[in-house]
Amino acid sequence: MTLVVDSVAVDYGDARVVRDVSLTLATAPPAGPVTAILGPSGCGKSTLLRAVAGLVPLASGTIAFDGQDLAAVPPHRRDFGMVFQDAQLFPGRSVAANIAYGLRARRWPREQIADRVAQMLDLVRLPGMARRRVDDLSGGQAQRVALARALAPRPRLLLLDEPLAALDAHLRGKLADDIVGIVEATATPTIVVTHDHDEAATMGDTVIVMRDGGVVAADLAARVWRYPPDEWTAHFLGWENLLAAERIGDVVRTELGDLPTRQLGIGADDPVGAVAIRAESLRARPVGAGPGGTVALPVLRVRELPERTQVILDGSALNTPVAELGALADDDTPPPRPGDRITVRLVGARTGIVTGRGD
Ligand SMILES: Nc1ncnc2c1ncn2[C@@H]1O[C@H](COP(=O)(O)OP(=O)(O)OP(=O)(O)O)[C@@H](O)[C@H]1O
Repeated sequence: MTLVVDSVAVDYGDARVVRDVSLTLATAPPAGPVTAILGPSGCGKSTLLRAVAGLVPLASGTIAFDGQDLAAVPPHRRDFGMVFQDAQLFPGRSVAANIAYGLRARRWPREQIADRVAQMLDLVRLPGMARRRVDDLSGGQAQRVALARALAPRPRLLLLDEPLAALDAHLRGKLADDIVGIVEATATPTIVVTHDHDEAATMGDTVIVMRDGGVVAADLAARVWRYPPDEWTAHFLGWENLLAAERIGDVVRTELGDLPTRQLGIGADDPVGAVAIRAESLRARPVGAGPGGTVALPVLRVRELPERTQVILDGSALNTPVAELGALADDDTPPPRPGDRITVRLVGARTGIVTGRGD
């Protein structure tokens, strides 16, 4: 499948909430079936999804599916399935009646509907639930029924709008994994909207990052994570530390140490604006307590996490775009306290490369 979004804008009244978005989504390898649209609340990602579904009009631009312009195709003729944040099942009806809805509308024969409903219930791991009233379901079960309802008519494209947002944290990871398994098993091209970068990482083969109505990054997930285009995107993707960086021969030099370009996976001509580093990759030690980094920084706060001690350091002495730096304390040194001076050194290879300086 190929979905081409070309120069699309969407307005709500006077407000432009999607601005000049152009994207080509294809599910042929190396891309997988799932595209995650990721962005902070209010950036327009749900509106873009609704535009693809035909639920909001375009102010300008076109959307085409497998070469067909969708402008004149009403939502119910697009053959797209949709799942919303709050399942939106038909109340007072059974699970089976909900799943059968799209099949009845398409006038499937009764026996085929019964078979398909049973198949869908197995797929979403709710076997034997056909006769339950949907009003009695848990949030997670309701989302599974909504997914079964959307998939039953074999849609050409599945659109999921924050499908996990209303669920308890412990259910989210499991359902995210199950959704991926289900769309892969049914080979259904899928677009999922989320504000959570962990969810986007779990589900998306391709990731699109949106900000203020526009697209700031669109690539295979591993590339978006490793090479955020600017500092805003790096922070939004969870890279808490950004260090100014300079390429010198075959190393990238930061104030906390050198990183071989080989380790960073960048080519000779790739731009390097900053290095993005998680707290796990910075180890903090009191000054004088064994091998440390070259720069001593004051401790602002200490967080006792279940497995490690995290320190927040004042980074203002560094040429870093962020004022604070997160690092993990070495376990074999005395626990740091606010006000201590501490040195940090780079460990581990999981760094990101910010390809531009952005804002
Ligand atoms: N029906 C509507 N009428 C007017 N404004 C709307 C409507 N729906 C959304 N908006 C506004 O449009 C902007 C984009 O909303 P949208 O729901 O697309 O964002 P989002 O990125 O999906 O965020 P969220 O996750 O909070 O829904 C927001 O400022 C929102 O308040």
